[in-house]
Amino acid sequence: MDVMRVKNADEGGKKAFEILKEGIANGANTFGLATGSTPETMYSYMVASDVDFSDKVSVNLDEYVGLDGNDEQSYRYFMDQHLFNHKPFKKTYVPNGKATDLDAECQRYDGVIADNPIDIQVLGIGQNGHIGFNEPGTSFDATTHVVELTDSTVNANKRYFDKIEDVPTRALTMGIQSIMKSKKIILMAFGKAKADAVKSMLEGEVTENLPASVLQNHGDVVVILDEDAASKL
Ligand SMILES: N[C@@H]1[C@@H](O)[C@H](O)[C@@H](COP(=O)(O)O)O[C@@H]1O
Repeated sequence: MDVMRVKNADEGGKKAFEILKEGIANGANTFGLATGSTPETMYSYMVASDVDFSDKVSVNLDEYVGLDGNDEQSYRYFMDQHLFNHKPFKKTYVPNGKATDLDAECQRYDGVIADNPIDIQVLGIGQNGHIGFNEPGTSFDATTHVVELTDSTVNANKRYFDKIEDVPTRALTMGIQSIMKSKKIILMAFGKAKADAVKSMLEGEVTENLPASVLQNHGDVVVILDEDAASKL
């Protein structure tokens, strides 16, 4: 994995955006996108740029079960607010958290991914090493599935909600197998809370107990770290 150290999240977002631009110049058309605070600076650079995404496609990683796309805590809403309302794409896909048949929704989303092979996948990382919402213990062969979120993840994400009881405990997520099929992957991590997960991802064994460690098996990964996230390497 190619590790890039930056001063802060702003510089990291700028670097990630430059890699996206280079990808577009080389024909990248479909982008796997992530939510969370980590990619926010990259989205700001995308929005502020003159790059036209109106012929591009995005396929998001995950969505909370039970939240409608108009719900301010949903990942669809996050993406609309941070990116799509400002930079229209040809087509944007996010799993449907309100689907009545969740198994059917997982299958539908696998079809979306198969029809739209991802050129560049953007990832953050959870404090427990999760990618998307693939929690520790998830099979590396997993495709889109429903997950029960761990206490660690619910706790980390509660800052977006009024109270912890409001944080959904289930989510739909793209599986690790699909993430690994992306041609190129950019993973960003900022802040001290990510330092342990980053160390295990880069220096630990490849194990389903630390989902991001699977990226050691991918041939084209750029990891962008600020000083705090890189502090334990
Ligand atoms: N499903 C998302 C992940 O895609 C994200 O990487 C993680 C870290 O979030 P943050 O970037 O806010 O630290 O949070 C959530 O669990």
